[in-house]
Amino acid sequence: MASFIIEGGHRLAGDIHPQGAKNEVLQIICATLLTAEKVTVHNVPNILDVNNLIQLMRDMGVEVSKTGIDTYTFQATRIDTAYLESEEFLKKCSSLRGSVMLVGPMVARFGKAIISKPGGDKIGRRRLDTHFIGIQNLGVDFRYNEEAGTFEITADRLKGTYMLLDEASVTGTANIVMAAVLAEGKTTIYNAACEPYVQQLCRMLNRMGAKITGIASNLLTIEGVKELHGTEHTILPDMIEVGSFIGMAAMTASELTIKNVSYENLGIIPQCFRRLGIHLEQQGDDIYVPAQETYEIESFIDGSIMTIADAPWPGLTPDLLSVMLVVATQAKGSVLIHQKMFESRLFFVDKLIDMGAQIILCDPHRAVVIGHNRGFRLHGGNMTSPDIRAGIALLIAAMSADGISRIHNIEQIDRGYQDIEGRLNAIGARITRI
Ligand SMILES: CC(=O)N[C@H]1[C@@H](OP(=O)(O)OP(=O)(O)OC[C@H]2O[C@@H](n3ccc(=O)[nH]c3=O)[C@H](O)[C@@H]2O)O[C@H](CO)[C@@H](O)[C@@H]1O
Ligand SMILES: C=C(OP(=O)(O)O)C(=O)O
Repeated sequence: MASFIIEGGHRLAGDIHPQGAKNEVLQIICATLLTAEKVTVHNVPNILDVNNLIQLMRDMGVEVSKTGIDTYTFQATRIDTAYLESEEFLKKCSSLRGSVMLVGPMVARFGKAIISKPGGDKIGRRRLDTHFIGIQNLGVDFRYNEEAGTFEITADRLKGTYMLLDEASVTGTANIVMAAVLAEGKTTIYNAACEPYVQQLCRMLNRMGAKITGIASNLLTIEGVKELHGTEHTILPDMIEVGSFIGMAAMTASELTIKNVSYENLGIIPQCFRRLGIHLEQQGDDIYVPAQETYEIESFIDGSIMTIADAPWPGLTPDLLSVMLVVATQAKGSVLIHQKMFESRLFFVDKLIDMGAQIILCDPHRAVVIGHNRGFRLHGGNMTSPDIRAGIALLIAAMSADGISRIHNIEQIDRGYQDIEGRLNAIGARITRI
């Protein structure tokens, strides 16, 4: 397990470029299985989760070439079906949340899929009912093999239908869409997730010959087609990274320009940081954050204490609440952070409390942060990163703290943030990997 040693208290200055979006690229790579032709993907981030999925694709028999610094081509002419039953494949699936999205394309194109319980962050229960019930609606035979811990899905043919999802699951919607594009007839998915990740997937599928309407809404209609062909696709900037950098700038009182953020795809994110009192300006497609000695959390119009809560898109993504919570510790005023989706994502506040933050963890979903307007600074700590977003939040805390901090288990951060210490050190941070 690698660690970061962080010397806190240094201001950052300059420009930073967000990487391609982790949660989009995982969908896009899986979708390349839907055609025998070549698919070229640009702006692929060099992060652990993506590299693991690319390796998994290679192992499955997909021809993968790296043709540019962040460009890959994928060609799934055929798949090694025997490999899909091997222990090695199942083990690799279980280390990666994104592997669950192999099911939709595999069953649509090859009539068969088998995966083990996918990995990803341990942030509470992460059920897959939406995925499997949705794909079952299209006429597949679904079995959970309790002994082997595997999900086995087979289908002679898929048939379009109407379905109302029990929740707007992001990867669940992607999976069902990828199965439905090659089903016979019309599929209607109501209560579909509509994050930019899903929108981008649908747009790419349409360029491959799929017929999807309702993109960006929660009602998707898909007219099945017989086959799809190759295309090119560019991954959007990672909105979670953009938000992480906004939080980092505020917390370290730094002047930072976040370049080429694709502002129109950030939804409510800038607005939520503004509610924490952070000034940020849209400059073309960049976000400029001025150095701020102080920022004050707004109250609601009736004077009551601010709540920041997650909600399915276009609500606030749950993946930024850990960062917002950390940022609030140095603000003036108080805020209730309400993480509605995940049950175990707020436990990392114990580490912030050890560093001197004033936080009351009310229950697994809610924490009240009492900002002390930089009245006293956080002090360095020794901590372990429990999940990807707590990891980046702890890194931000350490960068603003007095003294030296150590963060262990930084593989959690590497899952989603490309060369984070290299990029942050280039603008003034002092982070060493050991
Ligand atoms: C690889 C990937 O893309 N991961 C993202 C994806 O995970 P993933 O697709 O696994 O997450 P889901 O959208 O399925 O749901 C996440 C959690 O929220 C709950 N839930 C979901 C929808 C809803 O309307 N109400 C509700 O409570 C679910 O029960 C689940 O516990 O979406 C999550 C929610 O944005 C993000 O945190 C993850 O970073
Ligand atoms: C929870 C996340 O990732 P995953 O779904 O891959 O665990 C995340 O990106 O914040």
